[in-house]
Order: sequence, then C-alpha cells, then structure tokens
Amino acid sequence: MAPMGIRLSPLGVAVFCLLGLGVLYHLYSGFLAGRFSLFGLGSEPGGAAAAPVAVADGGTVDLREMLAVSVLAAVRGGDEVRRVRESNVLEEKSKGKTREGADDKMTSGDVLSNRKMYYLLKTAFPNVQINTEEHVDATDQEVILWDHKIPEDILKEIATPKEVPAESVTVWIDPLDATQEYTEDLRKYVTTMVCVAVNGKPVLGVIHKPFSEYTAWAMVDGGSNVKARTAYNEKTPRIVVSRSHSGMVKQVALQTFGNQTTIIPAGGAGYKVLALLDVPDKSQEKADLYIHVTYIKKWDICAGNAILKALGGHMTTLSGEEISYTGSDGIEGGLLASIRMNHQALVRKLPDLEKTGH
Ligand SMILES: Nc1ncnc2c1ncn2[C@@H]1O[C@H](COP(=O)(O)O)[C@@H](OP(=O)(O)O)[C@H]1O
Ligand SMILES: [Mg+2]
Repeated sequence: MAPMGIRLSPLGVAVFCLLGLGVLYHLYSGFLAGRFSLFGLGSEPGGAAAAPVAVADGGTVDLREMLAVSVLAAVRGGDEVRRVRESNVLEEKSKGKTREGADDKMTSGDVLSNRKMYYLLKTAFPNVQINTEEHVDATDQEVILWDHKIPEDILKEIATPKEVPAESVTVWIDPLDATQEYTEDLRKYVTTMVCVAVNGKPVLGVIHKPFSEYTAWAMVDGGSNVKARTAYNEKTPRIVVSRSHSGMVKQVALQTFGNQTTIIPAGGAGYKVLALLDVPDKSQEKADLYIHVTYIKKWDICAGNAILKALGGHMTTLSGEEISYTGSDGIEGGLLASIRMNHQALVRKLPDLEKTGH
C-alpha cells in the first residue's frame, strides 16, 4: 500500500499518459488546420507561420486578405453592373430625394452588385461590420466562397500579413457609384468601391471601373498599384466637381481660385478621385483638385480617401477636418481632395461656407 492509501498501477499510468498525448496531438493539429484555412494553402510566403493568431472576442483579420477580397468584390460587383447595363433592363427607381431635391436613384445594377459584394465580404469576414449603400435582402443570401488566393500584385507590394482586431474594422461598400450617370449611359463615370477603415481611419481602398476593367487599390503603410502624377497646378488648378449634385461648387471654386480656373463637371466620387492620379485608362479626365460642397455619404468617399492617404494626399471636409469612417452614414462639411499640394493652405484659401451660406 502506498502512503495516503493510493496505489499507482503501471498500466493506469501508461493509459493516462497516452490519453494526455492524444489530447495534445488533437489540439496541435487543430491549430495547424486553422492556420492553413486562414491563409490559404501555399499562398503564404513565409510570414504567415510566424504571425501569432491573437484571440480577441471577434478574433483578428488580416488587412492584406481583406484587400484581396475587396478587389475581388469590386470586380464581381462590376460584372453585375456591366451585365445589367448591357441588358438595358435597369429597373430604375427613386429611393427618395436628396436634401437638394434631386432623385436618389437605384437600379437593378446597384442591387445585384450590392448583393455580390456584400456576401463575398461577409462570407470571408463574418465578424466585421459592413456598411453598404443598398439594402441587403437577408432572405436572398448568397454564399460566395473566396478561394484564399492573394493576387501576385498584392503579394509583391505587401510582403507580410497585417492583423488587426476584427472589432476595429468598418467596411464601406459602394456597389455602383455614379448611379445617375449609369442611368444616362455615361459609362466612364461608373465605379464600384470598397473601403476598409480601422478605428474610423481609412486604411485600404479599391476603386474599380467595370466598363474599362481598370482597378486601383492602395493600403496606407502597405502599398498600391496606382500612383500620383508628377506635377499638379496649385495656382490655377483644374477642379473636378459633381455634375448632378453640384450645389454652389462652381461659384466657390471660381471665387477661391479666380476665373482662369477650369471646372470639370463629372459623375461619381470614385471617378473624381481617380482624376487626381496617374491612371492609364483613356476615358479618365485629369484634374488637380476635387471639391464637393453638398452632403455626401461615407461609402461614396471612403475608398478614395484611403487611396489618397496611402499615396500621401488628403481628403478632408472643406474646413480641413479629417473624416471618421464609423458611426453616421454621411458628412455635412463638404470635401476637398488633393495630392502633392499644401492641403492646409488650400483649406485656408477656401471661403468659410457656413458664413457665406453655400
Ligand atoms: N447632396 C447629396 N446627397 C446625397 N448623395 C450625394 C449628394 N451629393 C453626392 N452624392 C452621392 O455621391 C456620389 C457622387 O456624387 P456626384 O456624382 O454627384 O459627384 C453619388 O453616389 P451614388 O451614385 O453611389 O449614389 C451621389 O449620389
Ligand atoms: Mg452607389
């Protein structure tokens, strides 16, 4: 008899040890399987195995993977936009009026693109907050699986994964920017956009032109497939402005920069941001500044803001405030977007819109 009345049987000890080993093996192989399903077999060059998987409430997400899925979503949404336009069955409706009394339009291009883009992102990243322009019909779900492949151009620019807590992320989807122009068959203005904000700051943006199949993407402190032009005219800038929600923008621009300034009316906030960059697409006009004075929604501007920021440019309200991409859907203070210019000097030059009543 052993002391305390416990007798250890050699067979019992052996069984216990074997069981322990089995439990350890199970846990370890589950961990490995989790890693591979997270990063996609074979697509990860080295960095993934070293990156720890943090276990926060909603877990973490890798921004590089989010970029890959965002590009895919913008392209797939764009395919729907093009297909509907080419079918000529737009089923155009008005969702109501903007504050200025214009029709806030929606077509089946918006709805079908929204569905594709939303479910692609939601299926790949179930724990992140996604805000989309159009209503998502929960009874019409579509499970679209991402194949976990990160495209080569992204891997080339962004060498390692970038993990952030899922709860810090807000995704903004614009399934069809320039809907007004889409209904007028002005195809060059149309884009699909995805933006990822972390703690309200825009960190990655994708702007895709479905009719010329051009895609621009950028990640702040990451990389991009698009760049700024080499020169901009700060003194008498060419200013790109809205053609269908313009408000008093022309007066504001001419008053600030003089009558020599060229105003370029154009549709779509995505198109107008691309006008500031070095974009190879032939249908793209070029401008030095983008100004907007009426109310605008965050899904219209977040992707452009992220891309400009990643390339060293700025998008702020007209009084120079940064825009936070959490909370409410819209912003009141207008927009000023510039790159390779003294943005704060431009803000000081603009009239105080509240005082002038624009
Ligand atoms: N005053 C306003 N109220 C609501 N939406 C506005 C707006 N001004 C611009 N927008 C939206 O911002 C996008 C770019 O506008 P614009 O082409 O006039 O520059 C368009 O998005 P959608 O086409 O996605 O609806 C447009 O509807
Ligand atoms: Mg839209």
